[in-house]
Amino acid sequence: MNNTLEITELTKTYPNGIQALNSVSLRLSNGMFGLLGPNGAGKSTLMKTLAGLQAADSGRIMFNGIDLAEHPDYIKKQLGFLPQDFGVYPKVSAYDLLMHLAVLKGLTNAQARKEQVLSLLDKVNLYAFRHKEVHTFSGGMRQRFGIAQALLGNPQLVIVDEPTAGLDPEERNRFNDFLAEIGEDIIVILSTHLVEDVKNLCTQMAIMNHGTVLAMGAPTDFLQAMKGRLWEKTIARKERAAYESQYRVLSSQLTRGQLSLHIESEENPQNGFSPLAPNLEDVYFSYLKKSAHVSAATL
Ligand SMILES: Nc1ncnc2c1ncn2[C@@H]1O[C@H](COP(=O)(O)OP(=O)(O)OP(=O)(O)O)[C@@H](O)[C@H]1O
Repeated sequence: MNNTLEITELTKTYPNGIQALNSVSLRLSNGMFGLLGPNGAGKSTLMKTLAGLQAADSGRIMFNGIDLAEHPDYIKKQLGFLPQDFGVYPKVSAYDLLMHLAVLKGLTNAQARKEQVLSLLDKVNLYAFRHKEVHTFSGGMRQRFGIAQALLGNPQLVIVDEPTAGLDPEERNRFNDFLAEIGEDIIVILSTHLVEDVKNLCTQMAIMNHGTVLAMGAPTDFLQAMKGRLWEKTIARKERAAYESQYRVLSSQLTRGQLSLHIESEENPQNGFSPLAPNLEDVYFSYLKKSAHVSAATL
C-alpha cells in the first residue's frame, strides 16, 4: 500500500506563549523520513500532534486522503508511536505487557493477538526474554520493546521520537537496522538531532528550527546543492574568534589540539583553505546558521 501523509500549515502556540509550530507543511510517502532539528525545534510537538495526543491551533493533517480532524480514529488505527520517554515500566513481563497493549490497540481476537505478540517479540529479538519483567530490561531492550508495541496492529505510519537516545553504539546500529527494515513498506518518521542516523537511514528529510521547516528533500540532493561551497582549514584554537568574525564558520572540530574549521563560501576564500566534499552535518549546520541569522535579524 502506498501511504501518504500531508501536513499543511500546522501551527501551535503553548499557553506560555511559545510558538512550537509555525506554519509547518510536509508531504511524506512510504519510506524513512528524518525530522532533524536541535532541542526545542518543535519536533516532539509535531510528533504528538500527528499521534493525536494534542491538537494544533490551526492547519490540516491528511493521512491517505483522510482528514485527521474529521476522522481521528482512522489515523489512530494506522499509527504506531514510540514517544521520546516511553514512561514507567510496570513490573510485568514483556509478553503480558504487550498482550495488554494489544487489547488497547483493538486486537480483539485472542488467538490472533497471541500470534502477533509472539511474532513481534521474535522480530525485535526479545523472544528469549518474553517472561522477564520489562523494568529489568537494558536501555536497548526497552527501545526494542517500545518498537514492538508501536508495531502492534500492523500500522501504516510509525513515529519514533529520538529512539536511539541512551543506546550504546552497538545497540544503536541494531535498532537502526531494524527501523530500516520496517521502513520499506510504510511511512516511518524518525525525529532526531543525530545527523548520522538520518544519513544512514532516511530517503527523505526535513530540517526544523524554531517551529519552522527550514528545508525538505532527499539527503543526496542536499549534498549535491552544497557542493563547491565548503572549505576546510586547520587552525590553532586561539585563532577561532578571528576566523569566526571573518568567515561563515559552520563547525570547528578539535583534532590533536588543533581546530579543523569548516566554512561556507560561494567563492574560494584563499588564505590556506582547501575545498572539501560536504557531509550531511555541514548541510544541517548551514541551515541552522542561516535560521539563527534570520531570527537575530528580525528581533
Ligand atoms: N507542554 C508545553 N508547554 C509549554 N511549552 C512547551 C511544551 N512542550 C514543549 N514546549 C516548548 O515548545 C518548544 C518546542 O518543544 P518540542 O519539545 O516540540 O521540541 P523538540 O524539537 O522536540 O525538542 P526536544 O528534542 O528537546 O524534545 C520548546 O521551546 C519547548 O520548551
